[in-house]
This record gives sequence, C-alpha cells and structure tokens, in this order.
Amino acid sequence: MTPTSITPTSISPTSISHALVLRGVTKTFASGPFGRGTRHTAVDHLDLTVPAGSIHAILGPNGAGKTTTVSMVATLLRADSGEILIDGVDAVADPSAVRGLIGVSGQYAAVDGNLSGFENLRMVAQLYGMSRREASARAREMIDELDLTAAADRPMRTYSGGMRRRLDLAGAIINRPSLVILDEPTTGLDPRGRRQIWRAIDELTRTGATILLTTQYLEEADELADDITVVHGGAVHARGTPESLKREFGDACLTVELTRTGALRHAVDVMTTLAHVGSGNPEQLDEVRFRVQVDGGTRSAVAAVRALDEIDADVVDASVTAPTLENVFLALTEPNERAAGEPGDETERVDDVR
Ligand SMILES: Nc1ncnc2c1ncn2[C@@H]1O[C@H](COP(=O)(O)OP(=O)(O)OP(=O)(O)O)[C@@H](O)[C@H]1O
Repeated sequence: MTPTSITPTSISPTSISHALVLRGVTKTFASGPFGRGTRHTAVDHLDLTVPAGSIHAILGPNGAGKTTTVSMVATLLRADSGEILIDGVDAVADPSAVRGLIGVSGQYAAVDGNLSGFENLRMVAQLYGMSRREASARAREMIDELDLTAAADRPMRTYSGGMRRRLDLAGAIINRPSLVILDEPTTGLDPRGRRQIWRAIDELTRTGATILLTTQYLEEADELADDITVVHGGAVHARGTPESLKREFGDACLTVELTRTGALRHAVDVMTTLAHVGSGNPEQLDEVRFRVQVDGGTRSAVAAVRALDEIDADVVDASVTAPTLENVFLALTEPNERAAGEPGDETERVDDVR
C-alpha cells in the first residue's frame, strides 16, 4: 500500500498528479414507466480527487450511490452534470479515450466457462488489440501474478468463486490500465479468498496503478485504502485517511467487568452522570459487564474508572478498545447522524469540501 496521506483541499492541482478527479458529478434516475415518474438523485454534486498510485475506497450504506459513481467513472453510465477526469481526459466528453485508461472488475469472470483461465485471458488481451503472441505472454504473466498457475489450463467453469474473482481481476488489469475500478471485489468470498484479492490489489499499486474501490467490508477499506470517502444519500459525508476518520468520528470504548457482588446497576447509573468527561450512554452487556463510549479516549476512561473506584464498585477488569472504521461508518451514516466535531487536519466534512 502506498503510504500516501492527502488533504483534498490542501493539494494544489499542480503539486500532485491526480489519476481521477470528479467535480460536481450528479446523476438522477427517473422512476415509473418510461421514466416519467419522480426523479431520484442517486449522486449529488460529488467531488473526489484520487492521487496517482493510491487506493481510494468509497464507503456507504446500501443505496448510497457507490455503484452509480463508479459506473460513471467506468463510462458505463453518463453523468447528468459535472466533470470526470481520468488522467486529465474527460470521461463525459470522450468516453472511448477513457476506456483505454481504465480497467473495470466484474466484466471478465464469465467470458466463456468452457475455455481455460489462460484462454479467457488471452482472448481479453487480444480484444485489447495485442497480437496472439503478446496476448499469450501477458495472459501467462497475469496467471502467475494472481496465483492461478495450477488451474491455468482447466476450464473456467471448474474454478471456485475466489479463483473466478482473481481471473476477473487479471482481466481488468491485463491492459495495464492507469485506473483500476473495483466494485465490491471480494463480496461473497471467504476470508482466505478475500486476502488473496487484497494481496493482488496491494501488488497492483506497486506497478503504479491507481485503484478506486467500493466495498461493504470496513476492514477491507481499513486494510487497503490510503483514503476513504464516505457517501450517504449520493453526497460526500466525510473523507480522510482511515486513521484520521477513526480519530475524528470513531469513539474508543471502555468495557468494565465487576465482581458478581459489584453493584452493576449502581455502577451503570454512575456512568450515566459522566457525560462531562466524555462518556456516552453505558450499555449493560450481561450481569457483570457494561460498555461505554469514551469520547475523550484515555482521559475519560481514567475518569470513569476513578468514579467506579469512588463507589467501591469491585472492578475486575477494565479495558479500552480503539475506535474502528465500523464506529465511523455507523456514526456517519445513521439516520440521525450525530453532529460531528470540527474536522481534523486530515479529515473533511462535506460542508467543508463543497
Ligand atoms: N438504473 C436505476 N434506475 C433507478 N434508480 C436507480 C438505478 N440505479 C440506481 N438507482 C438508485 O440510485 C440509488 C443509488 O444506487 P447505487 O446502486 O449507486 O447505490 P450503492 O451505494 O451502490 O448501493 P449498494 O451498496 O446496495 O450496492 C439507489 O436509491 C438506487 O435505488
């Protein structure tokens, strides 16, 4: 993974090369027969900048507009308005030029199930205009890189889900695109299959490729992404590095275990009075444990434990867990989104971005 850290507004257009720029991109769909019903805005004035060679993840709940966004970047859908630039080429005005610059996952896995993985890839390479010899060499190279050597000459219909995904990824990158678009590349894979794809994606960035990724798996974004944009209702809600988002929007959690005679109810009542030191509402986990968010990290965890000590609560164990991207996701996409604090150095709220 490239250790790039960006602050979108702090990057001057000349200071860094952007593989992908979206400005004010909007897409609406009409409902009802013949598209005559009400219009629904799937993507709403979306701005995004992705530095060359980095991995950018778009996160959001179902229906947030992720697939619509990547489909517009992939020239599979036309934006209603706004600008999409890939390596400086306008995807709306010149989609065919852009198609030579991008690779899109999900399009190659089922080319022909009776052909072997190698034959499928060679065919895709030839479709990109490579000679048969060049296509064969490139297909073999991809097969080896994606760990498919042993199965290369078997009919593709015998491949497992994970192998198909890797073959699909090989098809998406066989033409050495500068921007690779991966829409939920590991959905449905088991943990081993997922990790194999992660390794392949990581390897890909070493060749200088830029990756735009959507995923439902927060640990996937955490593992792979240099930067994350959280979208909700078609608009950007926040963006930053995984770490800056966790710092800004995720809360650490204090879990406390008392002895059986440790007066849990009383302890929980005391916790509810500690909002002034950054504790949230305590949640009772069982008859001896409760959990409470501690906005102020260690400081509020220490204050909480002190308060328990003052009431002789018989604490057996108290541990603080670091915020996760899941906390961030939930905080930013819940229906009554909490009023998040001021943006940190590396994290932006949508109001700051537009
Ligand atoms: N072709 C279409 N016609 C009408 N509405 C559409 C169409 N495609 C998407 N939408 C709507 O646009 C919104 C965004 O959909 P999109 O598929 O981009 O979301 P998503 O974030 O990818 O969701 P998911 O995680 O469920 O795949 C949704 O409300 C969806 O119903």
